[in-house]
Amino acid sequence: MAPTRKRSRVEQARQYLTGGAVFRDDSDDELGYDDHPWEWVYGDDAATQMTQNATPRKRKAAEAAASLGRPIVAARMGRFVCRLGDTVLLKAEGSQAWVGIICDFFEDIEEGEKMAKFMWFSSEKEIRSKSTKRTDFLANELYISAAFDSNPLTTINGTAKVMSLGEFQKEFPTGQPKKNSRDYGKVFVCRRGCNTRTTTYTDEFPWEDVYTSAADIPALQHLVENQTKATRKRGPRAQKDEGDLDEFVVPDSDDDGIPKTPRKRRKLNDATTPTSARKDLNARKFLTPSHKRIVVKKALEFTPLGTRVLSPSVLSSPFQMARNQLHVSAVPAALPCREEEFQTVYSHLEAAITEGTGSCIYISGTPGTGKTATVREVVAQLQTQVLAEELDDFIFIEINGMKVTDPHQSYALLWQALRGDRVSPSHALELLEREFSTPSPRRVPCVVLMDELDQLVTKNQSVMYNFFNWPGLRHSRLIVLAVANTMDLPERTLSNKISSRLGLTRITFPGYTHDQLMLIIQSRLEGVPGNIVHPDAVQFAARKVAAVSGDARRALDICRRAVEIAETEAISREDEDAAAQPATPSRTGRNQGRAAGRVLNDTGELDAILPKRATARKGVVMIATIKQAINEATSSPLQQALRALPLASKVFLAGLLARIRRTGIGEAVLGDVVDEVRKLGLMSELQPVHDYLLAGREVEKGEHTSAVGGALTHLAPTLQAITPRSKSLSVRRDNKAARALGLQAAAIELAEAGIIGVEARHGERVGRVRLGVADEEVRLALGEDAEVRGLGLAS
Ligand SMILES: Nc1ncnc2c1ncn2[C@@H]1O[C@H](COP(=O)(O)OP(=O)(O)OP(=O)(O)O)[C@@H](O)[C@H]1O
Repeated sequence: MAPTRKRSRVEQARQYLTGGAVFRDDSDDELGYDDHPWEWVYGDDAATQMTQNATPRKRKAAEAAASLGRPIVAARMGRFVCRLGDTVLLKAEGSQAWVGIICDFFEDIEEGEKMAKFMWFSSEKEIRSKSTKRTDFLANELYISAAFDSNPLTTINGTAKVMSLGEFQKEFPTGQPKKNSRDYGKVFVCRRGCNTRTTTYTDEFPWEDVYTSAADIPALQHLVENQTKATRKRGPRAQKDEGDLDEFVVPDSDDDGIPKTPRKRRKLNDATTPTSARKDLNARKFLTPSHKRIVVKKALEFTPLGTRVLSPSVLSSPFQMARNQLHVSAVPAALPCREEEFQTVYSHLEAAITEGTGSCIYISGTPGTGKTATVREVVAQLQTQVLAEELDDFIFIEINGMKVTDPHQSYALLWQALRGDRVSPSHALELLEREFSTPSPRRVPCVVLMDELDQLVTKNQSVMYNFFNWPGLRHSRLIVLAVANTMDLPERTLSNKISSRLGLTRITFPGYTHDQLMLIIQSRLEGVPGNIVHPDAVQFAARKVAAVSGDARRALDICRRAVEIAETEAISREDEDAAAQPATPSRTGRNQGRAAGRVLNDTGELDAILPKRATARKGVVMIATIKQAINEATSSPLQQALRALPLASKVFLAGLLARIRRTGIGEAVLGDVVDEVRKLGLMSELQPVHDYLLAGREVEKGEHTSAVGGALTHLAPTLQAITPRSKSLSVRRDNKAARALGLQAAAIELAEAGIIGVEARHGERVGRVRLGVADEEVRLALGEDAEVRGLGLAS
């Protein structure tokens, strides 16, 4: 939306600086109050065309002749003319304005808009670094920057006067133009250039010495660039410092006996979350998968004295360490097997931030394939680069579809991240629309991670559309990382036409193979003393998971549970030993060891609990331990309940999962689930399913079988509660079919058990169903169930 040019009379001449832009209400009638179209003024005919008295016809003819290969030297709107090299005010959101020098005029063919390229001035407000910015700024001082940007001519709001402090004082001895003068609110002092991102300034200069006309622009740019520090250029000092840095390298050691897949030496990154990345900068060394070094200065260190302080990790038991490191909420030091994906996301984001452009990356992949972990890691590393002053600052916000109660809340969250204000979702939407469609040349880029996107889509597609669309708007500088489980969610929900117009960059995360899962588990176990997880056990767990889903979360969960089992065994074995030898002096030591974790001998190896009898191997995770952990996972109360479901409920779940997989949306209309069940039934070769569906069809035709009919009569009142109020034909038909197949009864039973949620929203005609448990749980329980095998429940 181009800014409107009409201003109310209430906006009376005021000027001050705010939020980086000059805040001014101008009473000025320089552009007039009528919206004339902008016209080009060409080279040689400029004089003719600018003649105020020339008739529109004459002007048009002159323009047509001039347009044949002649350069545009000025633009006119009604009586207002601005030329190349002029300093102008640009209207931004609200009453703000930016000041820039016109460097070029051109036509944006795609948008059909007349445009100008500007070299920007920055105000003091725009300089974010509080610690290094100058404090001697004047109320109307601007700094010339080497930043350029293009905007439509419609955003030009008048001329600005820029001068040196000396000239300003000469011309306005009272310190500002008179309130009723034409210059009021339009005169600025410029005595330095500045790079607002690095907060570095040029030496002081008299403005008139460095700039008089368009011909001076290249030299002025050169001056600013030369005398200020560019963000991405590393000075000799930074390179020197790099030599002093420590490197943390994960040794490829084999001392724990676990054979490891050979891999490159990799520097450890101890970044945890993006926030902690900001705090914990000391002695860090980062290396991106492309082997780009990210350098942060090392903190001063004191020479250690004679006392040796044990870190808590040394004191805690190996089991404890293994459990912690295998926990899915632990942030791993590295993400093996995701180097390529990391690199793609990293370079995309880095380029978008540096160039100040918007961008949208659509990341899809089945659960547990490291999508979220990879994106967070990329952002953490980019934030470290910002702190090292090697990358422009950016705002980061995470919006999780599972965590917002209403998708529209995403608007409010985004606005809050951008501006810090809490507003209602509808107000936020308005503000965002305006923000992204009006110029604000140096807006800090904003990176949004939209996780669990599938959940944001279910209720209102406009949310997803907006978040995909905004990055493409000229002024948004919005970088959206949309993460979902389904590959073609945009096409399914937004139509092919819209989604292809959006030009999303797509990255797909494939499920992990068993080799990759092994590597992931091993990397999580790095640094855990004692061989408490046998290599065969790691391989077995990896194979089991890879055969079903390639889900790292699942592999880690199984291994963690196995470590817990082994730990319990180790403790009970200790107790047995202790009971067998009540008088041995070492007993106290062992008990103490148990209290403090485990006993470590002088060399730091696990002493008390490592199996001494090769046969028992208690206290070590073996294949049998993994089997036990898997069994436990599959014999949880939920798993048992799922397996004990009646056939109708199992078939219903198969239909629901099929529907969810087909649409990529986490919920489905009851009638659609019925359709899926029918399709599955047709394809199924299982006799029970055939019989079941046959019985249902007979009921549909009116030939009530006693079992289904009886159940329906019994459940009628409950059915009323969850079925739509509408009497529309199709809905009635769907419900009839659902009832006939016994699926509504199944739905009620499942809803009562909390396995699904059923909802008939106010004002909506159809009942909606969604899974109340993880779909993985359903697949795990029913994937190999003889009654419904082949109905697509296996992963
Ligand atoms: N390559 C890897 N190396 C180490 N840990 C990994 C790797 N990939 C995934 N993980 C771990 O697996 C767990 C799940 O990963 P993550 O949340 O990134 O998956 P996701 O693809 O976003 O899943 P979902 O779609 O369910 O959100 C996390 O604990 C993560 O640290």
